[in-house]
Amino acid sequence: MFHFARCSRVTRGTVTSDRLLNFQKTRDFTIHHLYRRGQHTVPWSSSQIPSTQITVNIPARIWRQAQKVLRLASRQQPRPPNITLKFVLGPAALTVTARLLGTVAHCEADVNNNVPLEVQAKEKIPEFSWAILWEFVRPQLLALIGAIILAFGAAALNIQIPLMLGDLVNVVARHMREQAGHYMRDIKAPAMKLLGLYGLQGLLTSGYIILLSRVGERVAADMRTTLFTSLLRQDVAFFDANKTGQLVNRLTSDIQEFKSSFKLVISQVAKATGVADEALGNVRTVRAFAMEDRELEMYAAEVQKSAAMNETLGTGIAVFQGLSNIVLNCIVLGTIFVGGSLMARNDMSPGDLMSFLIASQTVQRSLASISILFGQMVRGMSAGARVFEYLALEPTVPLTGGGRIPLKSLTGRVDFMNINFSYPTRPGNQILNNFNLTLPPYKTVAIVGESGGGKSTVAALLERFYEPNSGVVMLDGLDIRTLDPSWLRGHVIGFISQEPVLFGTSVMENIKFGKPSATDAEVMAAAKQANAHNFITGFPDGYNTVVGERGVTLSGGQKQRIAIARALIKNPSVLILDEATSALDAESERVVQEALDRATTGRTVLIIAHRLSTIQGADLICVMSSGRIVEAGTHLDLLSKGGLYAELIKRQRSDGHK
Ligand SMILES: Nc1ncnc2c1ncn2[C@@H]1O[C@H](COP(=O)(O)OP(=O)(O)OP(=O)(O)O)[C@@H](O)[C@H]1O
Repeated sequence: MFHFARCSRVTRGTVTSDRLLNFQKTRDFTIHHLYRRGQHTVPWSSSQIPSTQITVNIPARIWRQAQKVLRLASRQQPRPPNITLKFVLGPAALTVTARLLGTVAHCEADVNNNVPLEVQAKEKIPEFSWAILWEFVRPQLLALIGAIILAFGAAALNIQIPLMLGDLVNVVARHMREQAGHYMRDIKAPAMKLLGLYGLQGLLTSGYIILLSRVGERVAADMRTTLFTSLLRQDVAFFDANKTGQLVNRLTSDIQEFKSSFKLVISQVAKATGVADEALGNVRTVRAFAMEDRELEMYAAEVQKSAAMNETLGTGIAVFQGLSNIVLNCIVLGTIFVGGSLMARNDMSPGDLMSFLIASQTVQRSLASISILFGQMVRGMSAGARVFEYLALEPTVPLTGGGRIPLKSLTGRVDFMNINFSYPTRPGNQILNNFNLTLPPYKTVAIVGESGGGKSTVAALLERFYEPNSGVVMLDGLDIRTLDPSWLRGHVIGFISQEPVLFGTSVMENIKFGKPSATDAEVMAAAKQANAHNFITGFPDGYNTVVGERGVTLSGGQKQRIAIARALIKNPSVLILDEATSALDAESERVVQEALDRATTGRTVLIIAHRLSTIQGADLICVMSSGRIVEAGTHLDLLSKGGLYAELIKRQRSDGHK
């Protein structure tokens, strides 16, 4: 069972997919999907960092700043004005803009690359929210501004470097032409200046990358934690509607999938990951049904779809780069062609021509990277949008908040009053229909009825996993909607399901999950009560035995008894047993039943029963049909009535004889 203390404990712990899987499983009664997804840590790429709204005006600012710098530069080194405009200002401004755009695009890519991608549960495409991004970036604002200033400085130096190179070439050309003067003396000053510029440019570049890296990592880490917290808070109905594998994908993501894909491509690839997840996570089921071929077909289909999308994307980028290469090479050719004629007329020095050539090469490099950066930006924003979509989701049932009844005075009486209910994922299918039931304090009430009739749903409503469409569930006469859900789940209700799910840690940790503050002695006492102490101490590592993924190394009966200990350690006033022994063989059932009999004394107990033989001693047996209770009484009462219960008993006996 889930309550807030556990939530924070899980959040503080290692964020693994296991946690989310078990979380869903322990919260949910009807588990449709069991997935397993390995955790991938997404390596950070130095050039990928979050951006903020600040960046929106950056190209304009950079353009203005570039003009200022160029004006200054041209004042220091007077050149023919037309040529400066044609050959320096344009390429330089383009370079700076491209670099800044590049930084912006990389920024966004990082925030989102570090955050997992996934399959869209619905076809709806979530929108990117700058406001939410801003919340994450704000604490890193200082570092981000520092990074932008340094990046801008590096870009400004990039404009200066071709000009300095031109000066250098001019010195060389003059010496070649005039064969006079002292070469080393003449070349030393511009060469040293250039060396200084190179050094400074390198420093600024590493400075902004370090800062951006810090911002990116911290923003991504915050986003992951916040997303995980947000997922844990969601209604159970949310987990009904979204595959666990897909949710885990949002948390973990594979950077390779990210690297080469746009929005649509991402979700296609993630779909394939989802299929693989499902198949590998449920390998026993797949094997048992000999469904390997079908799983393979599904996986191959998803992979091929994603490959086709990637190919389209690759073609787009290739065409763009090819065309921009042709254009830019033509610019180089034009520069030499026009520059040559200007040189012939002595309107231009060889150094100037060199500067222009280098400047245009820089532009070429920047433009070539823009197409890739654009892809990253779109991809980053779409992934960010998917993460933000969940961050903005508010659960209808909060985890905490509301009143508590002092445990000393709590009797554990439960009333379901006029409940109508249909699951949020299937609103048209009414499960409970004007349902009324009272669980008297300290009594054991069993619900029986046809499979799929809504018995487990009654328990889910008591746990507040779902809200009734109408009607009220009361605890000790108080509407449970006014009570603190974390207190209700953590201290009042114990739930033992047919197929208990354990976490992949030690036996001790698993039992303590019921009460994180429990001492080792309390754990052992609960295990003894649950008939589990003997087999646990029989393991070489005793209570420190690690139970394997979802408790796979234990037998069904052992798992069940650890789950009983986990429920008992919180000393719940109300205990729900959802067909707790139906999956066990006769011997296991006997020891588990013994534990359960001990566990139920002194509590209000709701048994959701399939096999009528196990509930004959219940204080009250209620028969469910068409979403309501149609018969109630003791075993003997109901038998003598000769109604639905008697019919069910007869049917089960005759099934047993077949
Ligand atoms: N999470 C869910 N989302 C949508 N429908 C659900 C969900 N869980 C159960 N249902 C549907 O609600 C109905 C009642 O299910 P429920 O599990 O309460 O029946 P049950 O009486 O406990 O059945 P069984 O004895 O087989 O366990 C079924 O038709 C089931 O398909």
